[in-house]
Amino acid sequence: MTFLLDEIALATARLAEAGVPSPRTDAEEIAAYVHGVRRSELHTVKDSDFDALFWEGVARRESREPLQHITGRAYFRYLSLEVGPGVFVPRPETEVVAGWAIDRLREMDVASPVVVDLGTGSGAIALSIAQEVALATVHAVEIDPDAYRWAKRNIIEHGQGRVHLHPEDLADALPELEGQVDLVISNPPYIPPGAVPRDPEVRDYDPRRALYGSGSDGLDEVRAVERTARRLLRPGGFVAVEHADQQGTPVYLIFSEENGWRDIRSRQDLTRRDRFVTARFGQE
Ligand SMILES: C[S@@+](CC[C@H](N)C(=O)[O-])C[C@H]1O[C@@H](n2cnc3c(N)ncnc32)[C@H](O)[C@@H]1O
Repeated sequence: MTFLLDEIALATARLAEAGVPSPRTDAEEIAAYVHGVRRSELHTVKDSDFDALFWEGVARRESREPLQHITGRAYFRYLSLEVGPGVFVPRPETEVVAGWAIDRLREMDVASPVVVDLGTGSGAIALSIAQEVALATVHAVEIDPDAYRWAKRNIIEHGQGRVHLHPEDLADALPELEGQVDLVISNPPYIPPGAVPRDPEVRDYDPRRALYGSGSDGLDEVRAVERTARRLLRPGGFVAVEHADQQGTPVYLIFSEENGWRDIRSRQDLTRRDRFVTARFGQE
């Protein structure tokens, strides 16, 4: 055990040197992964049989490959999802957006709410809603074939038969559900084309289609989400759309009263930065 602790300390120093933001946590996560235990169970590991595998994982993390690609898992709310190359790694800030939607769905006087997740990626939002809102039916839309395959795997594992995946463009998705949906949620691509993310984990590993929005401000997909939500929601239905912290005002302005929106609100993440806009459509 002392041996493993020494290895973790050495790996932590190497990861810190490479600029990895949470070097100790990541070294422990890699050790836990190669030994097939949880991080909190590392003290039960008695030997270091998986040395080569451990150092291979550390080297990959040193080159700033995302931890989640190395372990093949990402945690989102109460879920452990399969992720890897070709799919966006779900983020903590999106957990707050999903949480807002889950709270609204639980308050709603609707026995079996119908929900749409536009640009589902790994399926993180759609699957959390299905897990946390009993009887909800969720339609998850994803245009990218690689992301679609990851979503499908996660939906088979966690979807409880209540998450339906559609290989469609969010701009014209689900015509069969027009006017029938209780809540539309989306974390679409929104980074403006010229703004290159600083973190190598994002810049070099997240799929471009998941990151970069269309149009000079990167907000064409948010505009498409607004139009699709207007088409799909029943009167009184809710929308929630995530955006970058600098985009609070422009995204707020995309949802106008002239187009039937009310209760339009800019909302913040746990660090109090503008992160998502919510609104209700029409009168119940
Ligand atoms: C930022 S990622 C979010 C993934 C997931 N919802 C999450 O929060 O982790 C955006 C997702 O939207 C998908 N996407 C981009 N443009 C799309 C479009 N026009 N129609 C459907 N999906 C789209 C991307 O492939 C990607 O999976």
